[in-house]
Amino acid sequence: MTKPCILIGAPVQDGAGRLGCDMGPSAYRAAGLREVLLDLDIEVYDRGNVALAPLRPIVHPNAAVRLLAEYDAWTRVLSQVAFETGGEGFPIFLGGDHSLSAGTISGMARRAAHEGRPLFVLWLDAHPDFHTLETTTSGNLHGTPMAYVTGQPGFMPFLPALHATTEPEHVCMIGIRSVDPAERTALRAAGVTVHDMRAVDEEGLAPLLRAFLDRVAAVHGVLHVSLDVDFLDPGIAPGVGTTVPGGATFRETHLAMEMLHDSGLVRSLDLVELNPFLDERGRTALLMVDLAASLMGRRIFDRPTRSF
Ligand SMILES: NC(=[NH2+])NCCC[C@H](N)C(=O)O
Ligand SMILES: [Mn+2]
Ligand SMILES: [Mn+2]
Repeated sequence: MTKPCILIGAPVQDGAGRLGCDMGPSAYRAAGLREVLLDLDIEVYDRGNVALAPLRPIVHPNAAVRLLAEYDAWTRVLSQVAFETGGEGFPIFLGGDHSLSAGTISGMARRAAHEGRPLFVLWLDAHPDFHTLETTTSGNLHGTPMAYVTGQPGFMPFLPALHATTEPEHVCMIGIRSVDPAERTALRAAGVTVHDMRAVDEEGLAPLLRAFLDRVAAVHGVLHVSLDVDFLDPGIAPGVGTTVPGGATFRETHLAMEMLHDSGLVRSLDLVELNPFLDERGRTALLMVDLAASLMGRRIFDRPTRSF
């Protein structure tokens, strides 16, 4: 990995149902993210935290929707930051709740389009976050970013127009185990690849991921990875507001990160939904930092000597 790594704090908490994700970027810094990357001989630039753009008043007919003006403003600023930093190095977005991915993915899609390459997204999450502004019943907008970036209906004119839409066929979701009825219907209709936890149990995470990486490589695509803390089992990652039992294990997730590194296809990463207020002495933050290290090239042995 020769590209410099650019750390961007995205202290977004307006999309989540409870407060605390705004402390995520600080927790990753305290957990030593910069230092583990430097240990891997990666150049690291910490750009600090992104500030919220000015709000424009927005009203939506779905009365459940909360903090839409904030969502719009974060999406605008993060999309621009992703587009720019995606051209300079490997951005790691330190969340912040998952609504931030509306900005990071739309910005990376614009960056990829600029380079004439298709963007693919690997979505590691217990949830598909595929609600539209009309279908959300919780009104928590961290449940909507994937629908927005893939161009599902009803986001205009409430959110920024997309420079480039991410093809639903270029999205692979793994770890899914909490889906609302409207999301189920919309995911199927859109043609998103969804590997739920049953698929992970029956087929194994590595073969599912390998098949997706082969698809990305076959068309010379670039890959954005969005890692939600609740992808992991709550037993190892308690620092999140939306825990769902039966998540991915420590080894499964490290293996996925190692495979992603070896693929050479990944060019940007979201670390989302960490809520340090709910964490236990930083253990979730530390685990996420270790996973990021695996994705950026930390390994136990070089491959030819991994067993001897
Ligand atoms: N990024 C997340 N943690 N999303 C959880 C969303 C949960 C639920 N589907 C909702 O819309 O409220
Ligand atoms: Mn999520
Ligand atoms: Mn989730």
